[in-house]
Amino acid sequence: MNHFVKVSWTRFKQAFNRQHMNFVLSSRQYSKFSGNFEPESWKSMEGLVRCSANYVPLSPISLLERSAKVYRDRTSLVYGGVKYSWGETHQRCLKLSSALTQLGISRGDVVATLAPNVPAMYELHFAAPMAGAILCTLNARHDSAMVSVLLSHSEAKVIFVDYQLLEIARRALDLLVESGREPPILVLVADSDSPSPSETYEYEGLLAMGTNGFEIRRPISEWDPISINYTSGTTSRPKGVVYSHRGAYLNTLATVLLHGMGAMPVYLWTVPMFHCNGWCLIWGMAAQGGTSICLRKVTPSGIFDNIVQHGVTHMGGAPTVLNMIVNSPVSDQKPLPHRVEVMTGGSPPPPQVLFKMEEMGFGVNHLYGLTETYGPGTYCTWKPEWDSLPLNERSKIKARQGVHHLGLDEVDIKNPETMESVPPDGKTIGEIMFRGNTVMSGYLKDSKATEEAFRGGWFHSGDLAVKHADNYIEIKDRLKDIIISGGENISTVEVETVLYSHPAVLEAAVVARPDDHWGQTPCAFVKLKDGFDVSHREIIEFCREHLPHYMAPKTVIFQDIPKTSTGKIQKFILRERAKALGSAISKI
Ligand SMILES: Nc1ncnc2c1ncn2[C@@H]1O[C@H](COP(=O)(O)OP(=O)(O)OP(=O)(O)O)[C@@H](O)[C@H]1O
Repeated sequence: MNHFVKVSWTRFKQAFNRQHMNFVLSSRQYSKFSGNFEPESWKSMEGLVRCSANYVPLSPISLLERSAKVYRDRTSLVYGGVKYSWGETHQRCLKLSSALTQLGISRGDVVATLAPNVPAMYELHFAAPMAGAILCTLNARHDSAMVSVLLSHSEAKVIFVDYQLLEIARRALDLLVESGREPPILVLVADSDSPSPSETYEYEGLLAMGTNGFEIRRPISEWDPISINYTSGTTSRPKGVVYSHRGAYLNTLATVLLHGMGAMPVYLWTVPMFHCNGWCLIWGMAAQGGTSICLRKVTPSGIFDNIVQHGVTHMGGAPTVLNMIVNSPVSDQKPLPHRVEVMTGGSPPPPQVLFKMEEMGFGVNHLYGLTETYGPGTYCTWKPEWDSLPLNERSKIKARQGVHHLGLDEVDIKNPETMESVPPDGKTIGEIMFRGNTVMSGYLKDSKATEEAFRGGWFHSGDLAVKHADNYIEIKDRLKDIIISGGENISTVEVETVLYSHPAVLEAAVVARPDDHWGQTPCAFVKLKDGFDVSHREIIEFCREHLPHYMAPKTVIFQDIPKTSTGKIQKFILRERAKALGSAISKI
């Protein structure tokens, strides 16, 4: 049984204030210290000099420049009939950068996008920073109202819009004008099947305006911002997370390593590029001279076809993408030509889904992170001694969130009130906290939220987990999702894992339902697989066989489960639905 850290919000707040004071104090001490640190240490070692020969601000831009030389004639990107080499990609990005400056983009300006995984998205990840700009990739599933809010918040000067999202963008710009704000310049990203462009600016036309030999505006400091990524908005309003050139460079290298990518991988883009800059792998493909296979839409048949056609070696995706693959009709599936490495993360992967993917011949690896950690932060590093375990045991181990990657200094599970580490007993629950060079610079225009996130000198994730004896962490819940029933804490992830092991269950999500007697009880939302018919009672009985009674759902609702475009279940919607049921029927 779990021993949760008791988090009372009043005590939590008091602890926060104390830690905040410590934070302010320690940051003052630090700046005093760091102000003196460099000259003193340098003075004592004669002959050292920091100059362009030995110090260059870290930036993903250098990865493209290297690929253009090392892999010049190798394929960088394929999208339907479109194919570029690394030499061409480099030239196109340079021209696009030049064109951006002709549009009036200056250093520090924000360039936004609203597009799926098409070549323009790839190129803008280099072209915008090369023009000294900050890239802001908006979620392609946002509606006009949200797009206009985020454009206004980020103060974007230009927005690149895919032709299929043009109406949403136009309406968003109208909303900006109606609220008295200056709208950004709209650049249309057309496609082979789009109607003739009616906008003033169109992507290929703009790119053609660029001049060869454009001089890149390199970051002055590696701390300069490279991108703004808005969070998924799973628990609250999206927050604008700022990445630096340095953090992006380091996370790119760490992510390439944890994907086990050698030179020239072939990567299928099933992770949205707008999410944490494609988990930093857009830059990662340049690091390794890889080939990006771009897909406008992710479908099981599209995945299998592209794997076979292009010899895909790696891909990634939220557990929902994996679930879609394992439950796809046999007619959509194709035998894999070789083991395809899949990196999954974004929400807890049910062990059963990992199990089935491996049975199909995929090599699945598991990462965990947040927008605030540039996407991947931890990784379930696999150990050879686990190879001989039965597949279901292996899947359970693989479902753990693992250990921090080498871009970070530390990940720990701490009691947020005392900031003490929880014991590595696999039972005591605390909050996951990070520190290191691949933690965000801060939330744009929200210093209060930034300070709160960094209180005590650690980044607070809002996720609850345990630490095992081998230091591997395992998520139990989000702070906002945990259910407290009769004083006992219930991990919704544990209940969902049991639900996913039922043969009829396609998707499951558990939230709290108000209960007169227990305070809260688990309410399960379940989507059944086609052709299955089971009753509420059967699902509840199944859970009772595999869990302590108090953890088994008291309510089961069969219906579709709402998700964000990054594949996360929108529990706040389900919580509202559970609340709307009232507590009367909960005593089954
Ligand atoms: N491998 C994983 N296992 C379990 N949960 C995961 C995993 N990877 C990511 N997550 C969940 O996703 C969260 C990070 O999501 P993201 O940064 O995309 O935005 P969000 O937190 O969903 O949005 P918002 O902060 O706006 O509510 C983590 O805090 C965690 O709860």
